[in-house]
Amino acid sequence: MMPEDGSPGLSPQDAAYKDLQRYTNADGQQIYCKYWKPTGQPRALVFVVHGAGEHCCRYDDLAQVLVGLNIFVFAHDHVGHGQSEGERMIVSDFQIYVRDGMQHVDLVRKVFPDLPMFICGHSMGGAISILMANERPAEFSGVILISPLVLPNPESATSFKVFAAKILNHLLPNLSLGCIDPNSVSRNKQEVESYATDPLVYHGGMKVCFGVQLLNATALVEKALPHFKLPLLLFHGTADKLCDIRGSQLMMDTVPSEDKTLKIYDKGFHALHKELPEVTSSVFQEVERWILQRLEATGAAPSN
Ligand SMILES: O=C1CC[C@@H](CCC(=O)N2CCC(COc3ccc(F)cc3Cl)CC2)N1
Repeated sequence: MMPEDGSPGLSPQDAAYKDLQRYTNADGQQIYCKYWKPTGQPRALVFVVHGAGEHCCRYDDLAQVLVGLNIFVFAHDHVGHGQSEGERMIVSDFQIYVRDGMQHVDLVRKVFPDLPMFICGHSMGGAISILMANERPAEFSGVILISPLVLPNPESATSFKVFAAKILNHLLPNLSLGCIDPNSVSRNKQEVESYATDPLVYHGGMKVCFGVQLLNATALVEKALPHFKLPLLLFHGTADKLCDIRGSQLMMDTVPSEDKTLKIYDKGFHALHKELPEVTSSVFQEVERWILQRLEATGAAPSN
């Protein structure tokens, strides 16, 4: 039954959207937003782009580090994820994630027209970030990628499986390709536990139709790399079983950016921002240092 007053309805967790921070995307779906605001006048903006099956509230720790630098941090849950509308971990076209990302960037730009903006993406969110940066390079001062999805993982996407997925997509699009193993997300057992028990995380299997969209994404990303010129900070773990480290190495070798850095974490798993304390503190330190250096370079007002 459509709500009488056309109110934007309830979130997947039955919260009233009128009480949540949100925007309505081009398909009329409610997109849950999150903002981390510094007390003073912000000196820069960071857009955080989450990965497949997870949600933006998992980025509180990273956001707090950035707020400490007087940076305004913003994020949202992609359609089909977390507190946003849409069938769980399904998207009709990967470009929808990029379109919705640009809509949020434009909304925040209206409030802070002159601040340098960085984008920080993890995993599938890294692919979205690369495609956003390629669509509107002038919008961003730099891109930070934590274990980005650039190349499909060689086990989950052998050429036979890719071929099979494309055929299956027309026959059994909702067939499950299997779940993300929580133990492959991190070596940090608390983080594995919090991921595995997080009600806002999608724990179901990855559908064939979603896998095909991810394959589309990696193809678009590879085409985008030769045109990527923005300052780049890449992180990848050598023990990452979810996104192939060779994707980050390919990006590092291919992008024409003059300012590009790849930090490799030996034995690091996938979510380096939620890894063992020494890894995650190093990642946060590097992010902080890298952004501050580039803010000084652009002459952005020093933090008071
Ligand atoms: O903290 C966290 C919790 C979750 C995780 C992020 C997860 C994420 O975004 N991934 C990892 C899995 C990866 C699978 O890839 C494919 C699968 C089938 C296929 F047919 C083609 C591809 Cl490419 C896509 C990207 N990080």
